[in-house]
Amino acid sequence: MEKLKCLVPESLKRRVAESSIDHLPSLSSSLLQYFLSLPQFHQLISELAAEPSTQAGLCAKNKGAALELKQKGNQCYSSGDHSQALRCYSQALRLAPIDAHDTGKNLVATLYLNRASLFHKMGLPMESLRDCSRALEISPSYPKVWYRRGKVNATLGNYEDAVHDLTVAKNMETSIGGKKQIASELEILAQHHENKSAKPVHHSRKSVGIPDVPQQIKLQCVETADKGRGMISQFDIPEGSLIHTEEPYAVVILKQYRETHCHYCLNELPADTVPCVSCSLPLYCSQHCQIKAGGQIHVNCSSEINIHKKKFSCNEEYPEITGGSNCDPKPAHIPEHKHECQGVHWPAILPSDVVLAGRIVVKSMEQKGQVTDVPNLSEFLGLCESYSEMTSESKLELHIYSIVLLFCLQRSYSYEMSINGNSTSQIVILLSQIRVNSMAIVRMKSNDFHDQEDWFQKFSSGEADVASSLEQVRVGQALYRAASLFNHSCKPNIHAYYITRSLLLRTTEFVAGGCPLELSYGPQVGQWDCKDRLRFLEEEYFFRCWCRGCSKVNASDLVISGFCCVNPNCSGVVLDNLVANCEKKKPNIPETISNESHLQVHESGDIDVKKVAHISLDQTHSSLHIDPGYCLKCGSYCNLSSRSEEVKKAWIDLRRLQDSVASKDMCSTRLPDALRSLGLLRSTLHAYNKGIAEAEDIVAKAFCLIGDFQPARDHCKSSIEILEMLYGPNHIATGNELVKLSSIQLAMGDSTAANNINRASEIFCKYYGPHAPTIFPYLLVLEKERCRVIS
Ligand SMILES: C[S@@+](CC[C@H](N)C(=O)[O-])C[C@H]1O[C@@H](n2cnc3c(N)ncnc32)[C@H](O)[C@@H]1O
Repeated sequence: MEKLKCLVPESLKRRVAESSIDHLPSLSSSLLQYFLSLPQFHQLISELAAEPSTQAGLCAKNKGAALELKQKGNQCYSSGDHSQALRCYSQALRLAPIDAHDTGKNLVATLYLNRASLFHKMGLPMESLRDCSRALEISPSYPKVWYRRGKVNATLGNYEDAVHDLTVAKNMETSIGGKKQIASELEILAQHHENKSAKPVHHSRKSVGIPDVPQQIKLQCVETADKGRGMISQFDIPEGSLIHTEEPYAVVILKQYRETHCHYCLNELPADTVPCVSCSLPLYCSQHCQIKAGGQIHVNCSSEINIHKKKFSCNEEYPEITGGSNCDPKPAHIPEHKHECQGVHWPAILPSDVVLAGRIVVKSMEQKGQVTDVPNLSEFLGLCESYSEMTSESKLELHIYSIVLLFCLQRSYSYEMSINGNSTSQIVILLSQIRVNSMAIVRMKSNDFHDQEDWFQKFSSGEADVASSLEQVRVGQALYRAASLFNHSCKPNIHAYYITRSLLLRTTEFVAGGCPLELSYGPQVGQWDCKDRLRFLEEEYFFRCWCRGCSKVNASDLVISGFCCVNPNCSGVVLDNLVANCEKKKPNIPETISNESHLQVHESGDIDVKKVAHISLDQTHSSLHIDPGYCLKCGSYCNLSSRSEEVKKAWIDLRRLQDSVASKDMCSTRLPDALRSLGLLRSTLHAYNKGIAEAEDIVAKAFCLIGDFQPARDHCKSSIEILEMLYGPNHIATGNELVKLSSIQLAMGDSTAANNINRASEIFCKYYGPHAPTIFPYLLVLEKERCRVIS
């Protein structure tokens, strides 16, 4: 793509740089003409969109490679290298064409059988059972699979199923010896069953739905003076209420999670992954997800398509959003991987947002029942766009990707699709809409402890870490049409989370009727200082934020990266140049913009503003002297450049300690060095500087690792004190730290853990409602341990 960018002549680049949305059709047409004249462009397209029929693509099935992997898997199985055998079988399944045969048997069915036998041997009967059923769906008359499933069902205590499967296996078996052997196994099974009436184990995994107490919450889309459209509630909404749920219009998994998460529901993959039937790229957690995603030659979901023509308009009642219900009562299901399947390269190579755009284009065309013209997407989707605000570089990229994507879609989806200035400009607009409207789907970084009975013992002996169970990672990118209408606030009053692909929005405080409902697009007060938040929002979303966090001086923004006063008796804060300049700009906000008084219910931090900055909020900001290097409270001067140097040096030791904790390899000087550095931070930075909270957290983890829980608890408490000040006491960030603190307390047998567990549970409930234990199964581990320790 970089090559193509360099080839664009300067005159066209200039037109792109100066272009606005109105210039798009003619500009796109000129760029299209130019690229069509370039042999390099045609070369790129033929590489990206290999002919499906030739099966030449990077992601195509490959029988030879699958057979080799099967062979290797069998060898590893025989030599007892089970994990390598599992890798080989799973990879072979990914590559094996569905209709390929090996020694008279369907290759895919054989691979499922081999993997089922391996799972059985590894003590994973549920995985084995599922693989047997998959093999039987492909080859129902495969006696070895019936036999294996019978044995697995016997292991699981599913007596009747076991008898059924073994009987089928016996009837299918051709050799007399084989029949006899199965008959004797059936006899043993019957005797065993008489002696012990085993409890059957359920076949399916526990599925997680989205039940919640339905509430009649009416939301409205309104036009605002400064933020475009936005959502408000018509009536008062209590804290912790579910206000909106929605299925995505389209989703794409991020590249780094392709091997670890299901390409449809984005949950972590189980060991028995299910590949796409027609290409070797996607992996699914189940056949259900595989079928929903499409990519199967035989799948035809057109009858399920539910055309959704409603365009959102402002100031009308928002009929599709009611708490506890889905925004689209009959979500249209259009297989999203189907059109990009069968071995083509482009979905594996193009950036995620471009692949997402491809999915949106195809879905919108199918919904409109047309395969020749790209619909008017800005009208159809009704989303805001950001083209004119983008940098010249980003605009050029958008144009190139739009043209490339259209050619890829034409090759792999519809040869009749017309590609011209109009259609390419539609894709440019779509990509700019995706930029400011798509949402990141997150998952917990690790749920390792989930099934481990001895998890808490591992934590107590320093083998396991709580932090990884509280960290979230972005696994996917999705477009939710209705949720795109919620604006941002750095002090949000709603919170977004995901169950599989479904988005849920919940209030995190009481919201009075008529008030805006706003979530955080990333940065929040307490997380970043104001200048960093503003920069992020301007770069990513192209607006200057005037939310209640960015338009009013607040304690958090003053102290989060502040230094302490040189006067040891003064609790004031000293700001550096960048922070001071940003804070200075906060005063004199026009009433219409800063008027968010309804949102200022829990401004507990404001009391501390007086303490740390010695200002009265009644005063106008023009009387507040914010000068870099001078204490806001007593006016003492301090040399910030030498202090910054000391802080930088201190962080070298703390980062070393952090690395040692991560690698669980602590040399004897690490901790004393880091403790000295923490002392230096405490004497240099303001007491509520976020850096100190981070350092305290690192030190607490290090003490946990060496099993010294008392100092671990004290450092964890110090970290919480700072976070409570920065975010407020009932923020999810405080909840996360409370989980760590109560884990340490339980490891010490300290009964005060109970209060912290209760507090953490209340916070998690506010943010996640009844889904809290689903999203953080660690809460259940804590609860269990609490019952054991404090009984
Ligand atoms: C996901 S959309 C939100 C809905 C949008 N206001 C609309 O009319 O469609 C994101 C865009 O809304 C605007 N926006 C969101 N929050 C804002 C805020 N706090 N202040 C100003 N503009 C905001 C920005 O233009 C941003 O790029």
